[in-house]
Amino acid sequence: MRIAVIGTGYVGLVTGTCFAETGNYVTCVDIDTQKVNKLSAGEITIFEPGLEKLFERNLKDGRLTFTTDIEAGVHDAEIIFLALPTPPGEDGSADLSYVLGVADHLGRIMKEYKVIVDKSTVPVGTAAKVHAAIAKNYKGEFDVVSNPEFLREGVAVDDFMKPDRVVVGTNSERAQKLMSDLFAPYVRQGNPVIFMDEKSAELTKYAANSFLAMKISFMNEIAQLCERLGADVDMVRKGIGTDERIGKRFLFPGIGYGGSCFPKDVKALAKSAEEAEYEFKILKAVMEVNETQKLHLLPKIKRYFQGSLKGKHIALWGLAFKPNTDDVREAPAFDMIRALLDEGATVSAFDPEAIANTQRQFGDSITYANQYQTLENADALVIATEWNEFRTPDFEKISAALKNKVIFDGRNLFDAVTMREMGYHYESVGRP
Ligand SMILES: NC(=O)c1ccc[n+]([C@@H]2O[C@H](COP(=O)([O-])OP(=O)(O)OC[C@H]3O[C@@H](n4cnc5c(N)ncnc54)[C@H](O)[C@@H]3O)[C@@H](O)[C@H]2O)c1
Ligand SMILES: O=c1ccn([C@@H]2O[C@H](COP(=O)(O)OP(=O)(O)O[C@H]3O[C@H](CO)[C@@H](O)[C@H](O)[C@H]3O)[C@@H](O)[C@H]2O)c(=O)[nH]1
Repeated sequence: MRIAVIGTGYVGLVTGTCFAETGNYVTCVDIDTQKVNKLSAGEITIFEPGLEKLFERNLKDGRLTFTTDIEAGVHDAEIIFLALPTPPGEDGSADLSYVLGVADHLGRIMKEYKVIVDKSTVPVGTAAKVHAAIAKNYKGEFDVVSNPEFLREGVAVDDFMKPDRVVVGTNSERAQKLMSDLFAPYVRQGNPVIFMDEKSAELTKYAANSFLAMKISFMNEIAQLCERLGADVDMVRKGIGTDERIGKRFLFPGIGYGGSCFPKDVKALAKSAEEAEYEFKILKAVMEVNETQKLHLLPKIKRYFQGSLKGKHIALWGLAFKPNTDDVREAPAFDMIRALLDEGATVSAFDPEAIANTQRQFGDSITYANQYQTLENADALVIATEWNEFRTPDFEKISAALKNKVIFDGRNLFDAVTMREMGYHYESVGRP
């Protein structure tokens, strides 16, 4: 099939590359000339495990091309995916200007039947708005389909190639047939394509992200309670996770959820509910708990340093909002950095992939070094992201570099008893 993907960010590049991998001819369109030039020259623009190999192969084989020219990009495409940003507007609702702007443009250039697919995360009713924006100028036949994306950064290729499910919202038989054919290779791997109406598909995406965010906030509250009652959240997590109705995944407490999706999508769903005159009480609590949790370690650090961090040097491991990505959007580590600087501390930071993106935001207000150099003469180490290389570090190097053997662990990487035996002052989340 011939496919166009408009918006070549995390979702667009993964989507385009993975569709090319199953034999389709894909043109990715973006307004960012620099990005398109790099991609056309074979230089990948995001860090995503496993993507580069597929990207290079499909680029070389001519199934994957990049352009800034939307008209050239879509003219022979049967299906056009919109993988455009939907950032939060000032009131928390999803900003649809990118999606509707492109839809308007498509209406001016379309000449034959096409399926336009909303892959961006968009509120209920957006498919109808996209339809209207196109129909303003294009009077021929076309369909707008909702196909929300559930991939996670860091495992995006696997999630895309072997999805738990594919959700497709459409009432058009013609569009359903095309989408069915497109996703056939994935269905053959045993994963269902669930067809439904557009509105339900749009809401499914927000419900999924909000439910997962709720699981995390719930566990973060259980962790708070554990600290007060002397219980161990790891035990409680295992104790409840083995119940299949609850499930083992997404029960890890820490310093809150971040990323480009959960924070904005929970906010947008709460706003949608408000607009529908329904007060979604749980979502408000999910957001409130997350805000508090992001700074959960701060009082512990201050208490250890007798109330003041003035002049203290804090080393920070982990800047990306989660491991295996260079994405720092809404990273809890950033809230931690801001709080530490506000308290008068200096910060030196390390992340395996996200230093360049952090520098763009914090510049010289913090310093950057490699994993162990960053600890030199630091008063304490704070861990904000659970990268694998932090899981079994060289503790001798850590203790040699740090001024004091003090670790505040926002991701519960180490065993508290072992740490105490090694002579560390070690504090984590929800554990004695
Ligand atoms: N990042 C994720 O893990 C993820 C997963 C599922 C769904 N989503 C959703 O997918 C959508 C895209 O997210 P993302 O993380 O890929 O965003 P992104 O910011 O990484 O990428 C968006 C791309 O669109 C381009 N763009 C902006 N305006 C354009 C225009 N007029 N024409 C062509 N290109 C244009 C930008 O230059 C950028 O390259 C959002 O709605 C997001 O909520 C994201
Ligand atoms: O038990 C857990 C699991 C995750 N997190 C945090 O939650 C955030 C999000 O993690 P994750 O969901 O793995 O990453 P994303 O790439 O943001 O993926 C989410 O957001 C995407 C964009 O909508 C969806 O497509 C995915 O299905 C959804 O998992 C990160 O800050 C994690 O540290 C926890 O604190 N505890």
